[in-house]
Amino acid sequence: MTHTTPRACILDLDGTLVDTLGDFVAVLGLTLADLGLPAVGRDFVEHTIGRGGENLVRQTLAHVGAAPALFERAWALYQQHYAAVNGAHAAIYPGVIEGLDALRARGLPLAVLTNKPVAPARELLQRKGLAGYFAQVFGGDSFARKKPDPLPLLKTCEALGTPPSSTWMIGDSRNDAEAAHAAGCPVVLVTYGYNHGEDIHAVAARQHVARLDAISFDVPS
Ligand SMILES: O=C(O)COP(=O)(O)O
Ligand SMILES: [Mg+2]
Repeated sequence: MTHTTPRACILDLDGTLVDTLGDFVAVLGLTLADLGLPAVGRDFVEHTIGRGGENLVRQTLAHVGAAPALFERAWALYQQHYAAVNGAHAAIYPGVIEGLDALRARGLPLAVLTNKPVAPARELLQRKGLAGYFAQVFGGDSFARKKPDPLPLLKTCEALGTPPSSTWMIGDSRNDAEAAHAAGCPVVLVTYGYNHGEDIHAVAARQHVARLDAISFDVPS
C-alpha cells in the first residue's frame, strides 16, 4: 500500500479558516441600504458566498429584483464597505490555530487561496493574527480565473514549488474540491463551512474533518 503525505498545503479562507458570514451579511446590508434596496437574509448569503464578491453582488441584486445595470455602483459600494467592516463580524473557527500549528510543525509551506480579492484577504489574515503562517496569499483577482477553475491551484503550487500531487487543498466547498480534483491536488474538506447550502459529505474528498486539527497525515492513498 502506498502512503501519501503532503509536501505543502493550500488553504481556503472563508468558511475554512475564518467564519466571515457576519462580515458578508453586514457589508451587503450597508450596500443595499445605500441603494435603497431591501436587505437579504443570512441564509441567502450563506448559500451564495464562495464564488467571489462580484458573484455575490450580482446574485444579491437578482435576488432583490434590482436591475443588473446597478452592478457597477453596487460593486463599488460593496468594496468600500468591505474594507471598513473586514473582520469585525468574523471569527477564527475552533481548531484552526491548532491545525495550522500542526501543519507548521511538520515543516509544510502553507498558502491561502481564496476567491476573495487578495487585498481584503491579506487584511483579514493580518487582523486575525493569521498572516504569519502563510508563505503565499492569493485571491480571486490574483490569476485570470477563480476556483473552481484549476488554474489558481496550479499557479499556487508553482509559487510553493511543490507538485500538485503532493500539495493538499483544504477547503469547505465543492468549489475547492472541483478545482483541486482538476489540478490533481488531494482534497481535504472541513464540514463546518459554507457549501452553497448542500451537504459537504456528498463531495468526494480524501478526508472530511470537523476541525482543522483533525486531519490525518501519512494516510493510505
Ligand atoms: O466568495 C468569496 O469571496 C470567498 O470564498 P472562499 O474564501 O471560500 O474562496
Ligand atoms: Mg470557502
